[in-house]
Amino acid sequence: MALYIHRPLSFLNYKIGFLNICFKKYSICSLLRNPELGSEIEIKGWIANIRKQKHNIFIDVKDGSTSEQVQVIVSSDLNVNTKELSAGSSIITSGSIVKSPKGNIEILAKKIKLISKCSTEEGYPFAPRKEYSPEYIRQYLHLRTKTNHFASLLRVRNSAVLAFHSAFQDEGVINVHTPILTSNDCEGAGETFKVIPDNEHLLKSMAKSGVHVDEIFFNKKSYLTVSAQFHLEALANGLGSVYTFGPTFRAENSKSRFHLAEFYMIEVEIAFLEELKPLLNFVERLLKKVTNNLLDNNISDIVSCQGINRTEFEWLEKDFVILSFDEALNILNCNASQFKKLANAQNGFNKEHEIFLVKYLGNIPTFIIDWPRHLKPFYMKECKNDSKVLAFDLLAPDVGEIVGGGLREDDFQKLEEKLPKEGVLEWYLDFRKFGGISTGGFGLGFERYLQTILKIDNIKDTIPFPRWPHNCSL
Ligand SMILES: NC(=O)C[C@H](N)C(=O)O
Repeated sequence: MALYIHRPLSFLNYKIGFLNICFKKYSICSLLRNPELGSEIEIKGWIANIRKQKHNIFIDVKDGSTSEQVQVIVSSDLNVNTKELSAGSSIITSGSIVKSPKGNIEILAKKIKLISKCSTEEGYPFAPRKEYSPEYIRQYLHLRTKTNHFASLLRVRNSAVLAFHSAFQDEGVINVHTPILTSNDCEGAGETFKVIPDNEHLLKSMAKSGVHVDEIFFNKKSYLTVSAQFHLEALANGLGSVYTFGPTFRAENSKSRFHLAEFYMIEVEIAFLEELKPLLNFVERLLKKVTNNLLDNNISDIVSCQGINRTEFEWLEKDFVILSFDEALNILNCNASQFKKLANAQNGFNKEHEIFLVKYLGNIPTFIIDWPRHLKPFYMKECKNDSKVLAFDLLAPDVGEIVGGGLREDDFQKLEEKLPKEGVLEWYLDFRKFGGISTGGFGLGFERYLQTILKIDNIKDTIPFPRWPHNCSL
């Protein structure tokens, strides 16, 4: 079955690794990739390290464009006020491009200008060349890009965004924007953040109508989105396969290393989909393509970020495992002594079970399919012969669930019966009346994907400004 039409978009057909990090005219990244020996260059950046010797000063400069630094040699004849120059200070330096006896590209300075001093007296938290724990660095969210580790992470994150977009365009899936303000709790888990205007004047004038404050602005309760799925389904019924990539909010009272209150989710709805297998194939293809792209184009940042290299990615060469819920439960029960809490068909699996299963199966990403109906939301399509639904979770090594999805119920009668009475969703039935098609889709947690491939212990270290319970001050 030909599921996807190839719709090439020329503007996305670039070489991702090159374009995304070499955007500055005079960046260290472009200098090191294409050094024109003897020519003049100006670099703006920060001092990573400085060594003052009798005749020369050696300054390692970084500028955010790459994990690499460039050494600037300042001879004593230049008469630079060295007192002002310290690690962390921002500078503009110009000079000529030279090659050291060891073959490194360096700059022989003609001019050094201090932009702004990094004041250690004011309590700058990072000393040069010192390693800090993620917990320590996380205390200074606003200064985290000063550390090589976190700057590398954000460059990989940037490339991963582009790689996902590029992979979807290759598959002919169309990018759409879905609303952040919604009136539905798609997952039905009661983890929504309610939205009301914080404008006393407006509230007072609207209150005259006697409407409850929760419904005063939109005439019904409104929330920050927990999933764009319903909107994607609507759009797929006319546009074909679609995806969105945006902020998603869940008021889960968890401070665990796997949860964020605000995260980015890639959500996809594939049109004219009758079976689960092509959807699983799509997810596997997508993850392998994006990860290979990152390994090809961002390996130095991947290594600098977490010290891992290609050997950690053996799973790229293997087929993902597919296991039914019952088979997975059986494995867990046979290994019951390993767990604090036993798995059961009533409550499903917890994080400990998920991580165990992937390890048990050789650290290969594992699809769990055919879930008991009561463990999944109302919109999942029922299997023909039993009490299961055609839903799946994808479990990743050391992280557990990173993708969740399934086929959507397209039997009008069944859907009408199952539709939650709270937050009426008549429009969700509507497009099934007018030439409705069968679709299936999924949500992929972008930060959990980064956590998996970069082996990051705590998800809070995959996003610039993480939000979790009691933490939204910066
Ligand atoms: N976890 C999710 O957001 C799942 C998603 N709504 C889906 O089944 O496509």
